[in-house]
Amino acid sequence: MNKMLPGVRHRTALLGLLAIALVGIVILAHLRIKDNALRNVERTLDSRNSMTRLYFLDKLGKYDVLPETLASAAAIRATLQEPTPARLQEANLTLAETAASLGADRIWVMDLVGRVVADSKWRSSDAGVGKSLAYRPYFQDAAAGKTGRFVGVSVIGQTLGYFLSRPVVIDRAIRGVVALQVSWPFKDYEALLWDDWKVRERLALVADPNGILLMSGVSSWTYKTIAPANPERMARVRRSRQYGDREFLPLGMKVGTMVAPGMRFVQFDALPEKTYLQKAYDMREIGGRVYLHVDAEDYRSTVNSQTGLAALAAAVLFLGAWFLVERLRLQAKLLKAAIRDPLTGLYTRLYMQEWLHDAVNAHARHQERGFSLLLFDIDRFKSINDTHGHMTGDDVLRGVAQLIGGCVRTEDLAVRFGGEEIAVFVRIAVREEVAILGERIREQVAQSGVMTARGLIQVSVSGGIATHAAGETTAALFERADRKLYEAKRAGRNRVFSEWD
Ligand SMILES: Nc1nc2c(ncn2[C@@H]2O[C@H](COP(=O)(O)OP(=O)(O)OP(=O)(O)O)[C@@H](O)[C@H]2O)c(=O)[nH]1
Repeated sequence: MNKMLPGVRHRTALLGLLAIALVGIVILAHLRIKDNALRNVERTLDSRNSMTRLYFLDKLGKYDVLPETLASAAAIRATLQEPTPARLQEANLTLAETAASLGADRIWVMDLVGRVVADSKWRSSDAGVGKSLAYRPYFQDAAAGKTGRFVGVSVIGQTLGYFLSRPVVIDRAIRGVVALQVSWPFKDYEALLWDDWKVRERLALVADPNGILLMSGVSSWTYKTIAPANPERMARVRRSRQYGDREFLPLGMKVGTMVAPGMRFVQFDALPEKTYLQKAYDMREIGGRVYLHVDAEDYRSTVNSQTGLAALAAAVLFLGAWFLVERLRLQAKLLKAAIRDPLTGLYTRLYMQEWLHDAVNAHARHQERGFSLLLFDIDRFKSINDTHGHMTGDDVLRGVAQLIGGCVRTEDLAVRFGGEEIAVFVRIAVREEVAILGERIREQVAQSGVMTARGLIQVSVSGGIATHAAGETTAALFERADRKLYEAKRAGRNRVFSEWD
């Protein structure tokens, strides 16, 4: 009946464990939420990167085979072999026609030392013929037999563009380089970045492989470096005069924690109110790097609100568990009050009825499950109350109850039956044995007395014993035991009578 009691006694420990477990779960949930939110951010950035890549592929793809085609054009090969004025003129015309029909800024041919020999803009004021571009990476790539791809600022026209180059091979030897520059897709893309800049939630920066910014939503950032630049590399860039006399200062970007491979928090001095999540992508199509950003606020608020929800769910769970434990505790308390007498600690009549119900049924089914009732009553208890007061009477009652309770085994039952009456049920059906037990209890009480606040008080009990007959009602059993108790009182008290005496 009181099985719940031990668990409830440990309720504080249980709730503590639950709280620790819930805190652990919330922390795990938080990490998971962060992970998911980061993956979402990364997906967004990756898809924007794919769009950027597609944009440039679409705009620049059509130029891909052009240098190769020009490298095999008779006019250009002839010029490189023997640059007569007529051949140069023809080469210039071929380049100008091709550039005009395909929307290229400029197409030109260089000899093996990087000097421009023919130029689609041969007629204009910024014609490049005679200039040496040997230090330009696209020249060096093509002179080494590769395709040169490069994004940067043209030395001749000072415009940002895409440079594409191929070697001109004559009789298995490289004899020169054909290169072209296209700028218009960059102007269009820059317009898109400016739209982004107005929104400010997402920011894209385009840099060359040295980390020098070529395009962004903030025009003052152009030609600044993304990070404090490597001095050696910057010296090389300056020597090459790839960007004229421009200074390369860092744009003022604070780098925060790395949250995933390639992704980190950053903050720009020019935008102090915002923190961004940044991911960098190599953009081989344009030979540079693209840095994409999203406002970290969205990510943070998603993580915070979802973690908040998880914490709320955990708190609700904890409160639910707390209420449940409190209810169980209350139930256990009520149960204890219902089955244990508060003064003596003996079982109550309520519990006795349940015990008797089981015992009577068991005896009806099994002959060997007999039991007996020993009914005790404190002798002259009224006079103890009258002489020493009710409180001392209570002490005596408690003391006698303890003495009697101490004489029976745990499978037996000691019950406070009435005011100062105590009923003891024992699983003994052998008359002599019950009589011995009854006598032992009487003797124990009479000999020890009870220690109270008023000193040791001598006390005695009288008892009546009846052994249960299978099928007999409990009322009949009590009546028989009570009759014997009455006889014991009449016979002078401090004695225990059985039916067979
Ligand atoms: N102190 C105290 N007294 C109680 C309690 N319950 C019953 N009593 C008292 O116990 C006394 C019982 O008195 P009686 O039934 O007259 O019998 P007795 O004085 O014990 O005399 P005999 O039984 O004839 O030996 C009454 O005065 C009750 O008030 C209790 O819980 N505490």
